[in-house]
Amino acid sequence: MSPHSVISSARRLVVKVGSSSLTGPDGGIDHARLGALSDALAANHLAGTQIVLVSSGAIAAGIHPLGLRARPRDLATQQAAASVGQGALLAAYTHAFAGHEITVGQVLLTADDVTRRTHYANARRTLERLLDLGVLPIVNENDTVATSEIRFGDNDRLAALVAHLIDADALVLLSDVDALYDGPPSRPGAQRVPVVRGPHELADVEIGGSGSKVGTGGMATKIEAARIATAAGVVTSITAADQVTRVLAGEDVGTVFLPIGVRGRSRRLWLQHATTARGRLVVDEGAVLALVHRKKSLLPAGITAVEGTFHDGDPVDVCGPDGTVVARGLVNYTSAELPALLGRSTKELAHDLGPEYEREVIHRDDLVVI
Ligand SMILES: Nc1ncnc2c1ncn2[C@@H]1O[C@H](COP(=O)(O)OP(=O)(O)O)[C@@H](O)[C@H]1O
Ligand SMILES: N[C@@H](CCC(=O)OP(=O)(O)O)C(=O)O
Repeated sequence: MSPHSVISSARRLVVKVGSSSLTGPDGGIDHARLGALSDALAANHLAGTQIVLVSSGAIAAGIHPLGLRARPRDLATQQAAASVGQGALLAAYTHAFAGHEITVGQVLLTADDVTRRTHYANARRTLERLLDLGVLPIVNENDTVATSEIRFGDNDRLAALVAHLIDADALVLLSDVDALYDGPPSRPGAQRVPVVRGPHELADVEIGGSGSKVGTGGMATKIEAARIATAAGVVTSITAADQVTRVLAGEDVGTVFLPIGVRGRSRRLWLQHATTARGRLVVDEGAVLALVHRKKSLLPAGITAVEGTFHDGDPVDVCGPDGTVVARGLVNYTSAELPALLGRSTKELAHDLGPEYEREVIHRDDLVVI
């Protein structure tokens, strides 16, 4: 089966569209382009493909209504713009899809939340249920509440993780450029890269930032998203929003990234790619072996130092004695509690301090080896 036909025969698809494809250069929703995208997705949805749309554009869509001149740079104004713009964006999609008698549902995710065990299962269940009900879910980051620390800020990566979360067959990243080029597309002679079979094929590709005033990550975040998705076994395509009908029909447009890993569901992918470590736990060689080779939980006995300020449930990095990061996980103690526990066995701690101190510092299920 050709990589393009994997997309046309997909049973379940995640399609991500960037701000530059939905809004004008100075902000404000471009209803003609949003309508054209919705028409194309509606046709596939009605033909039986389950589609989750990850749509950027909330901040850009808030620029006009707030009377701003350009995309705001400070977090508070970005959040205000997203608050206004997300409503406008969903209203526009609701209207556009209603023309095809398709109901849409809004799903606003905070990446940090989704990495927690209960929230992860909940987000997955919600999306599954929406798809079962024939709804077309429209996902964005919950920009209005995400603080700079927990902010994802990058819907390309969010889309890759959503594709993994719902076990999608393919991920399609739509932008204002029709493919990955071997250099900035504005450069004369830049050539389209039709297929990428693995990261080695990107060695000579020059990857630049955003070409628009409203886009955020440029090609770099799309390549990173393709890397995450293909490592999780999901075929990924990058093309322009006005090529959506052709890419969904399996035509040779854009750039297709072939899967290099196996499919499977794991919250660990989110832990690795959607969290920012709030602190570091330095561990001894024995603990490194236990975590990396014996797939054990992290216990207080192997920890030699605690760095940073964090609460229980926060993501932290685990470093070996030489400072190399070996794992990331969600910690079960605060940074204030931990120093008193280091080097002590869990039995001894439970005996001296109470049974709640028998818990691991990081449970195996909340740990990803890097
Ligand atoms: N090698 C490359 N191939 C294609 N596009 C590139 C490359 N390097 C940088 N770009 C830029 O990346 C932009 C797409 O990213 P971005 O503006 O963030 O879009 P979006 O808002 O759709 O996420 C393109 O418009 C292009 O100018
Ligand atoms: N969540 C933000 C978009 C973040 C983002 O990745 O933007 P883009 O590069 O346009 O896909 C918003 O809705 O404005």
